[in-house]
Amino acid sequence: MSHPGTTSAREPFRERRPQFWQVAKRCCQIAASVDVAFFFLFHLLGSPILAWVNVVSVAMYVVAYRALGRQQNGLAISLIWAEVIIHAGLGIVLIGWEGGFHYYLLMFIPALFVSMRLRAAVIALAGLWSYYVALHLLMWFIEPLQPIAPGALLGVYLFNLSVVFAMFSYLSFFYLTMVTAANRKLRRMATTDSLTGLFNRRHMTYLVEKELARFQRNGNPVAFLVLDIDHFKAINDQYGHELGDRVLEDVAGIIKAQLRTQDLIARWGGEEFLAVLPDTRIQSAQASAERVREALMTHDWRAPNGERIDITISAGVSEFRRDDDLNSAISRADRALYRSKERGRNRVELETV
Ligand SMILES: Nc1nc2c(ncn2[C@@H]2O[C@H](COP(=O)(O)OP(=O)(O)OP(=O)(O)O)[C@@H](O)[C@H]2O)c(=O)[nH]1
Repeated sequence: MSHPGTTSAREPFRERRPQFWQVAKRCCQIAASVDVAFFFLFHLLGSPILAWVNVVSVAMYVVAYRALGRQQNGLAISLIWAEVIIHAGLGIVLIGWEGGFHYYLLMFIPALFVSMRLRAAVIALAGLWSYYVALHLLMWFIEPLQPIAPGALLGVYLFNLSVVFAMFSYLSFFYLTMVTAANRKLRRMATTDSLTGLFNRRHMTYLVEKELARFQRNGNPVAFLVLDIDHFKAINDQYGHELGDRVLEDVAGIIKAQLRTQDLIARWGGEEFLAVLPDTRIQSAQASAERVREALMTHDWRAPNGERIDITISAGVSEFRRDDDLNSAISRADRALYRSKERGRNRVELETV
């Protein structure tokens, strides 16, 4: 039974792997251009059947290209399949195996796996293999029906080989780019908070643990700031969650702008942020927190109706100690934050002993 959240099993196939359909369009353009070149080439070589086959091929690619534009991917793939299979078959039977038309069939192997479900791809692969082998065996027993001069045959072979090289290179480069981009996106999704772009709690914990290990070795000071927007619930209640989200984004931007590049900043909870400041004593961290607080106060916060809103932040500061772990350092900063709230908010408090 499928769960409401698991969409992929029910997702229409044409909507999956959108990049593949993009590259299929580009392949249609390239293949049609190659076929135009073939039309003239085979006329020159005195092989009119093969020349006119290319006119039909170009027409098929144009229809396939337009079908891809309308998301009729099944139709497009069928046309491309039919074109390559018939064209390669005719090329082989008319001028011989040595013309290199069989290489085009090999280009389908990666495309099969991307464009079909696994079971269908395996069946199509078996069919393709059988067709390839059958054509090879056939040409073992019969002579080409419309042979061309050996020099011309070599020219056609080199042309086909070069086209297949170029197309394979393009496809390989495309897949590499796609996989790299997907990896980058996954890493970003796994490490950052999607609303603010700051580190998420899990990744921050990992980074801070590493920072603290360094501290244990070299003894350089590390300070912790816990910052929490004041009366954020009231902002949500009065102006809506959308504005609340925008405030969170802007607060994150302001915190980032006021701290140094080497400081680690995360969205730690709903409207709570954690900043870890390497090589920083508690007094300097307090000054940084004050800078953030003042920048937030002086920022021109407006509701969609233009009304001015007061946004303030409270902060608690602690400094890492030799016998600390991450939790104990944060909970001292948390207690200081709690005091800021108790003492009227919009203020920075330091940890007490
Ligand atoms: N818009 C928006 N609101 C959020 C998000 N995450 C948490 N919140 C809201 O943040 C509010 C936090 O409220 P409280 O914990 O009561 O704190 P507060 O109103 O800021 O009060 P003090 O911290 O005591 O000043 C809740 O209403 C949450 O719904 C978010 O991603 N977007």
